[in-house]
Amino acid sequence: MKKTAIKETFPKKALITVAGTVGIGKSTFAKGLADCLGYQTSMEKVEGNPYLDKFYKDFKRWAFHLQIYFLAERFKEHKRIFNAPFGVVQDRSIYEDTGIFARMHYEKGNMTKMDFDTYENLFEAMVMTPYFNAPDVLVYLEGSFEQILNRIKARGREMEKQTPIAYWQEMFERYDAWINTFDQCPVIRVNIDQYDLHHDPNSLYPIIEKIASTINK
Ligand SMILES: Nc1ncnc2c1ncn2[C@@H]1O[C@H](COP(=O)(O)OP(=O)(O)O)[C@@H](O)[C@H]1O
Ligand SMILES: Nc1ncnc2c1ncn2[C@H]1C[C@H](O)[C@@H](COP(=O)(O)O)O1
Repeated sequence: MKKTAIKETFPKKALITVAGTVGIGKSTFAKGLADCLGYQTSMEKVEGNPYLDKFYKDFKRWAFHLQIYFLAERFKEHKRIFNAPFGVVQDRSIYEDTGIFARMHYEKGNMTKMDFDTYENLFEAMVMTPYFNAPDVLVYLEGSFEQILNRIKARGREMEKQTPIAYWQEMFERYDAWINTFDQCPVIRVNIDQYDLHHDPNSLYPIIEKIASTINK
C-alpha cells in the first residue's frame, strides 16, 4: 500500500500509544509511524527534564519528584491530544509511569508507601477527568534483552550508560509481566525484528494494517 493510500483509509483522528522498555525504539517508531499516517507526535522529552539526571544519581532522593514531574507532563499531553483535531502517536503511555516505574521504585524502597499512595491517588484522579481518553490502541514493542542493552549503549545517554545492567534487567522483566495483564485498551505486540525503519520504511506497512483493523473494529 502507498503512503497516500494509507493516509486516505486511516481514521483522521485516533490516539496510538507506543509502549516498551527504555531503548527499545519507541521514539524512532513513533516518529516513523506518525510520518506514514500524517499524524502528529507526542514525544517524551528528556532534554529539559529537571530531575532525570539527578534521579539516576540518587534514586531514593528523587524518585517521587520525578514521578510527579512525568505524570504532570503526560497529563498535559493528554489534554492537548484531547483537544487536537488530528491523530496522534504518543511516545510511551501514562500506564507505564505508574505500572512500571513508580511501582518498581516503590517496591525497591526508593519511594515510601505514603508517597506511592499519594502518587496513585493523583494518577487515578487524572484518568477520571474528561480530558483523559484511553488510547485507541497500544503498540507494544518487544525484543531481546541483549538488543535493548545494545540500543541503550548506542544511543549513548551518559546517565543510562552509568546505570547498572541489573536495573535494565529488572525493568525488562517487569515490562514482560505488565503487558501480559494490561487491559486498558487493545494491544498490538510488535517484535523489533519485524521492521527496520532505517533500511526499509515499507516494513511498517503490515503493522499499520494491523493497527487500522484494530482501530476500525
Ligand atoms: N528499528 C531500529 N533499528 C536499529 N536501531 C534502532 C531502531 N529503532 C531505534 N533504534 C536505535 O535504538 C536507540 C533507542 O531508540 P529510541 O527510539 O530512542 O528508544 P526509546 O524511545 O524506546 O527509548 C537509538 O539509538 C535508535 O537510533
Ligand atoms: N516514569 C518514569 N520514571 C522514571 N524514569 C522514567 C520514567 N519515564 C521515563 N523515564 C526515563 C527512562 C529514560 O531514561 C528516559 C526516557 O525514556 P525512553 O524510554 O528512552 O523514552 O526517561
